[in-house]
Amino acid sequence: MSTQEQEQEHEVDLVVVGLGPGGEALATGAAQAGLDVVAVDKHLVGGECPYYGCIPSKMMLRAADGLAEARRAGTLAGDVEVTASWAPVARRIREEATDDWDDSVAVRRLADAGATVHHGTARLDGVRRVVVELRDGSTRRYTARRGVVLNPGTRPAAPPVAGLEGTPYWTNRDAVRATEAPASMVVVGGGPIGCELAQVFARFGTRVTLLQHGARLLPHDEPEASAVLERALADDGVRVVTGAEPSEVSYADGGFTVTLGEERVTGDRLLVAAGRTPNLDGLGLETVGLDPTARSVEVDERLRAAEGLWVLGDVTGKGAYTHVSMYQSAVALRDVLERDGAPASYHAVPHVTFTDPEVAGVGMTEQQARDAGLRVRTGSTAMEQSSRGFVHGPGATGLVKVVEDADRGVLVGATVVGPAGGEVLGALAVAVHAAVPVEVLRTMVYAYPTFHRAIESALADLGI
Ligand SMILES: Cc1cc2nc3c(=O)[nH]c(=O)nc-3n(C[C@H](O)[C@H](O)[C@H](O)COP(=O)(O)OP(=O)(O)OC[C@H]3O[C@@H](n4cnc5c(N)ncnc54)[C@H](O)[C@@H]3O)c2cc1C
Ligand SMILES: NC(=O)c1ccc[n+]([C@@H]2O[C@H](COP(=O)([O-])OP(=O)(O)OC[C@H]3O[C@@H](n4cnc5c(N)ncnc54)[C@H](O)[C@@H]3O)[C@@H](O)[C@H]2O)c1
Repeated sequence: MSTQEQEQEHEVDLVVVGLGPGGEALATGAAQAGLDVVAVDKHLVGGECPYYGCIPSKMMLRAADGLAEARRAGTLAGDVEVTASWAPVARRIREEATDDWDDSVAVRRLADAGATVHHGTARLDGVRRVVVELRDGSTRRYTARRGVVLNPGTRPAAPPVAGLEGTPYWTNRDAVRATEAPASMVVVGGGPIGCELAQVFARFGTRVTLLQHGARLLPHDEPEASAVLERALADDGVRVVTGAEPSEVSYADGGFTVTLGEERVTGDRLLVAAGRTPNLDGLGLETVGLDPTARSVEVDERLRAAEGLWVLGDVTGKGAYTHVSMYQSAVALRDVLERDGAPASYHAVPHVTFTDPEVAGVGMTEQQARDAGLRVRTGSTAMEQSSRGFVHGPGATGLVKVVEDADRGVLVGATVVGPAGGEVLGALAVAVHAAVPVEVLRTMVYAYPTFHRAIESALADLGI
């Protein structure tokens, strides 16, 4: 070890590596509780969600929904002329959401809470030990008396398609920085990112082809939900190709060509949204006895992964969502501070894909419940058949589906597809989380004519 590194050796209470939503919140809470905290991020404090993920993509969707609603107003309320412009979207993302991808405000907030904040790349160097390579090229070594928290997140995965590497393809990180909507785009991947962004650009006039590997979009949701979304995207002009096996990508004269069997699909832009790679490489996991090549780190119900080590967020494999990262952060913070509290439980994790219609789910799908060996009953209803769906008219497509553990008489899962589907899901998330008996749910009064009243019809469809 050089003399300079020796001089930079420090003892603190806690080191937080990776400041995604969970890491940032935990570092803030621990510092406010009086611990001596060092918080390190190699890029932007706050992580993927505020700068490249949830927030900019939801701003894009809000704008795209505005266009769609204006076009629907033409059917409902007379003639409306809509001229789409990307400029306000780009401005809002740059100025309001990301501060031009500058995290100074977040750094100051964390420092004001009492933490020492570093921009640098950190790795474990044994139990309770961390090495940080700072941006100025210097190195600091920390020993953490309480321990270390890892919240390193994921990066866009590059699927093994010949020719892809080396082309200027987009990931979500480029799409949210777009300064205009391209004339045409090929999207690889029909998960939440691919579906949300395909709809956004299509509504801004981009000719979009969406290529999805498997049999359906959003394969982790109910098949009925995938079918509704596929129709909705088609109505927006998206060409959805399922069962797609892109074999080659080439880029020439400002355009991409994707080979799909005998067919060549072209686009001015290629957006790759084909899953994520966990940032577990180069983290020194092997120095504490963990496997750096694993897809996720196994954690217990207090987010402990090894002696003096807590791990949070997408890399725990409990749901790659900001709300999971934040939820885990609160559980782990209590453990770090040696306070009592409920252990982590994942039986009622909700998720929402913010397409129009929104696709929202909580708990198990029907198939997952059957695979778990439960005696399953399901009930469903079409949103269009509800009074509110009828009144709403254009854009009211969707469904509510409930999955019951018939032996216990409680819901173990539910799906809502429809306008504000994520909001309607709230009631069902309570039901699954608290295991409210179906008989009790049936005695509730559901306001007329709301979208959530469709829950009553889905419960009725379960049978007696
Ligand atoms: C386009 C898109 C849309 C999304 N929309 C939603 C949504 O609507 N709702 C939702 O709930 N979720 C959404 N997500 C997912 C959400 O962004 C993530 O689940 C969320 O950011 C939580 O991730 P995380 O806590 O694991 O860490 P991340 O947010 O990934 O942050 C990890 C941080 O660790 C840092 N880091 C990594 N390695 C090191 C290291 N060695 N040293 C120092 N720092 C390091 C990184 O720089 C990064 O800042 C979306 C994601 C994308 C890409
Ligand atoms: N609204 C939200 O909550 C939201 C929005 C966006 C992302 N996210 C989170 O981010 C995670 C990552 O999103 P994502 O959409 O990139 O990943 P994903 O893994 O959920 O979906 C990627 C899809 O791409 C397909 N695919 C993979 N390789 C392919 C190929 N070569 N050709 C065609 N299709 C291919 C897969 O079949 C898969 O369905 C999500 O799982 C989710 O947890 C959440």
